[in-house]
Parts: sequence; C-alpha cells; structure tokens
Amino acid sequence: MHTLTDSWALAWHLVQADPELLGITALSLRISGTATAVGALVGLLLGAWLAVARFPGQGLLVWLLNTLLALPAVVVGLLVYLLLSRAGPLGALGILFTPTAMVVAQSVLVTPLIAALTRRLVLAALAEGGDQLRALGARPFAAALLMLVHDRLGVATVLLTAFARAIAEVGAVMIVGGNIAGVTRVMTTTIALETSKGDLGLALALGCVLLAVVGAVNGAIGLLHWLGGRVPPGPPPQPAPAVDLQRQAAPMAAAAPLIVAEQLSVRFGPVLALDAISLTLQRGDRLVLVGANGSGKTTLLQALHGLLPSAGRCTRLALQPEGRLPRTAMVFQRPFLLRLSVWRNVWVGLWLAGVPAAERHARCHAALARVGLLAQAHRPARALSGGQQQRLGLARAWSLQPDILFLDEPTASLDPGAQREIEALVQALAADGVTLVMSTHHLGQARRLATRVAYLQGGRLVVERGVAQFFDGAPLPPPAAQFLLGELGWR
Ligand SMILES: Nc1ncnc2c1ncn2[C@@H]1O[C@H](COP(=O)(O)OP(=O)(O)OP(=O)(O)O)[C@@H](O)[C@H]1O
Repeated sequence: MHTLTDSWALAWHLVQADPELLGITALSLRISGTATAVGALVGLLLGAWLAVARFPGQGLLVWLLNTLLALPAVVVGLLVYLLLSRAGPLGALGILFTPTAMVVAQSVLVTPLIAALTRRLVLAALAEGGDQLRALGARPFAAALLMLVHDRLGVATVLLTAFARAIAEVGAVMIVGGNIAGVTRVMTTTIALETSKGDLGLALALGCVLLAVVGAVNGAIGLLHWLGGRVPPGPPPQPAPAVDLQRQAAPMAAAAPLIVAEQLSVRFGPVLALDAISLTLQRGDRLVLVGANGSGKTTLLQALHGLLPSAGRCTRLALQPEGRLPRTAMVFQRPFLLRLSVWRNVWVGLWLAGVPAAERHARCHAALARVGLLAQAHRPARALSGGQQQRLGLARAWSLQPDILFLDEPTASLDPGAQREIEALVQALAADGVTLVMSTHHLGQARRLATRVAYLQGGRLVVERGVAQFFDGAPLPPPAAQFLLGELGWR
C-alpha cells in the first residue's frame, strides 16, 4: 500500500511512457473506437430511417430506443455475457473474454444512443427544410441522409459523445472482458481493480489518461463547433461549358392549359386551408396570387406542385407540341439551404432530380452565372445575404429547367434593392418561357409581373382576372376591392 504522495509520484512516472500503461490505453482506444464505428454504421442509418419511416409499432420502437439511451453498461455486459457464454446461443464462437466481446458489448451500448440522437437531429432538420427537399424531388430516406450531411457537425458531436460514453464505461467491459492482463485490460477495468487492491499508482495514471482522452473528445467537439459552417473549398468554377439553360424557342401553342385544378381542397386537421378551388393554368401565364395572411396562397402553390394531399382533382396536361408532362419547381419564401457550398446546393438539386452526372457541372455553372452568383460558388451557402440566398434558391429551381415555376413570396423580407434584383430575375425567367405562379403581398409587384391575378380569402378563390382587368377593370367583388383599398401604398 503506497501513500497518496507515492502514488502520485508513481502515476507521474508511469504517464511518461510506461509500456503497460501505453498498451492498456491503446487497447481501450481500439475497442471503443471500433465499437463507435460499428455503432455509427448501424445507428446513423437506423436513426435516419426512423425519422422518416412510418410503420405499425414505430412508436414502440422509438420509445424503446429512447429508453435504451440510458441503458446501464452492466446490464449490457450481462446480456452480452449470456449470449456469448458457453451455454449461450453464441457460445460456440468462443469470443467471451476477448477484445471482440468487449467491442460487441460497447457496440450494443452506443448504437441506441447514436440512433436515438440521430433521429432527433434528422427530425429537427426535416422540420426546417424537409418540405423543400421533397419539393426538389427527394424521397424521404434520401432527404434524411442529406440531413446527416447537412448537420454533419451534429453527427460528429453524436459520435464523439458515443465514443466518450464507450471509453468511460466499466460495467460491460469488465463483465465480458474480465480484465485479463495483456489481453482485455482496458483503462476503466484497470482503474477499478487496481483501486480496489489499493495500488493507486497505475489507477491514478490511467485516470489522468482517461480524463485527458475525454477532455480531448470534448475539445474536438468544441473545435468542430468553432469550425461549424465552414465548407471545404471545392474546385474553382471551370470555364463555362456550352450549355444554355434558356428554353429553345419552342413553338408555343397559344393558351395551352398545363394544369387544371377542379374543386381542389386541402385540410390541415380542423383548418380548411383550400376550399374547392378551380382554376386553369395556361402555358406562358404569370399568375400572381394575392390575399391576406393565411388566405391559402402557400397552400395553393404547394398543392399545385403536388406536395400536399388534396381532395378534388389537379390534372397536369402534356406540353404541346413536345408531348411530355411539364416539369415543375418551387422556390420557397425562405429557401432552405444545406450547409454546403453555393455550388453544392445547386448540384444536390440536380442530383435529386436525377440529372446525369455529366450534365450537372454545366447546369450548375449556367444557373449560378444566370443569377450572378458564380463568383460566390464556393462560399458557404448559409453565409450569403438574404437576397443572395433567394437568388440561389432561384438558381437551384431554374437549373432543373422547369416549365412551371412556383414562387412563394420570393421577395418577402428583402430590402428594395434585393427585391428589384429578384423581380428582374423572375421577369427574365418568364421571358425564357417559364410559366409562373407566384404569391406576393406587394400589389405593385403583382401589377409589374402578372399576366393574371387571383385573390384568395379564407382558402377560397374569390376572383381571378387578367392583370389590367383586376386593377383597372370593372369593380371587384367586395372582399377583393376592400383588400386593394387597404393596400393602396403600392400605387
Ligand atoms: N402545415 C400546416 N398545418 C396546419 N395548418 C396549416 C399548415 N399550413 C398552413 N396551415 C393553415 O392553412 C391556412 C392557409 O395557410 P397558408 O400558409 O397557405 O396562407 P398564406 O396565404 O400563404 O399566408 P401568408 O401570406 O401568411 O404566407 C392558414 O390558416 C394556416 O394556419
């Protein structure tokens, strides 16, 4: 039995490159690192899948997973012991009291933790941008996986947390490893047993190393947060390839309908957000939706884009003379941008739309050049100003070469200069032959951009007219006339 001073002196001596201490430390890192890697492989996929999957018993599985977050290490050790012991179902493997058994036990310990935290992280990201990824054509699981890339900082934090939990636990590794010197002795088991024997030197030395490891993990998490938002620079934009996103001046059949909505209704629980709306969108239209907050403009755009389950009919008709269904894209009021570069955000949209890899570069280039963001291509998208982000949203939608573009208040919360820029771009898109449906609160903008204006109130389409007739024609129905009177500031 040493005095405490002796023990510290011995610990200090051991920490300075004692082979036994180094061996124990290396084994601990190897076992916990491997277990975290195994847990990451299973847990990340499971968590992402559980965030989007819908199946009977899902609630129970999620409850179980969340409960397992607090799974005691000794219980894991006991369960794995029962599995791997000679009499157990996996006893024939003969891996009890080996590092492999310890990896198995720690994998069992960290996998639910990684899965549960990943699920929450993906759900939070989907709540922010899931609709927009779906609008870009992402299937649910692809959207969930993209959110892992988007929130890779959060993912890294989850993995480091899992690693710290593994390397600091003692119950599971003690039960299935047995603390055999030179074979299964890891830091925590050694500390526990040496302390119980009263040999504090090695225990203290390993305690210091363990604290240093956990501190380093914490430091790594802090570093990641500090680096958060930074995007590794990608290749600089290449010279513009010969691609022209502008529509080939296709002969346009006059007033050919592209979308016919009949009695379209959308309900959110008790709220009837769209109430039996019927309208026809013609090729070349610039239909602007106006109405008070909550009148159903966004819902109508999403329903026409096919993002919401609706009652009634919404039929898309083939373009003439091309003979194919129109492609649609949508730009949201606040575009959801992945924590990637400007370039990658456009690239991901093209990837989700199934555009062949060989075409993506050229299309990114052309779209970013078109909105004046080529020079910013490798900046983090989220570091752009509001107006630039909206332009990037437009570029991402436009790169998909839509025939119909839905724009939800594209200039909301932008300053007048940025509003003018967006308006000019929208006009340029219309000049390219893109059919537009747009919502706005700016009546002046409606007048400048629209060929037709529709006024919504309480989910109903009150009136829809050509722009000149809407603003200067015969008197509008009373609610629309009052709305216009209340918004005279636009004149
Ligand atoms: N996801 C949702 N869940 C529940 N209710 C919703 C949801 N989305 C919209 N609503 C409701 O549907 C109605 C129409 O909303 P919508 O967002 O379409 O209106 P809006 O005209 O676009 O409003 P704003 O001008 O404020 O953007 C509102 O009563 C709104 O509260």
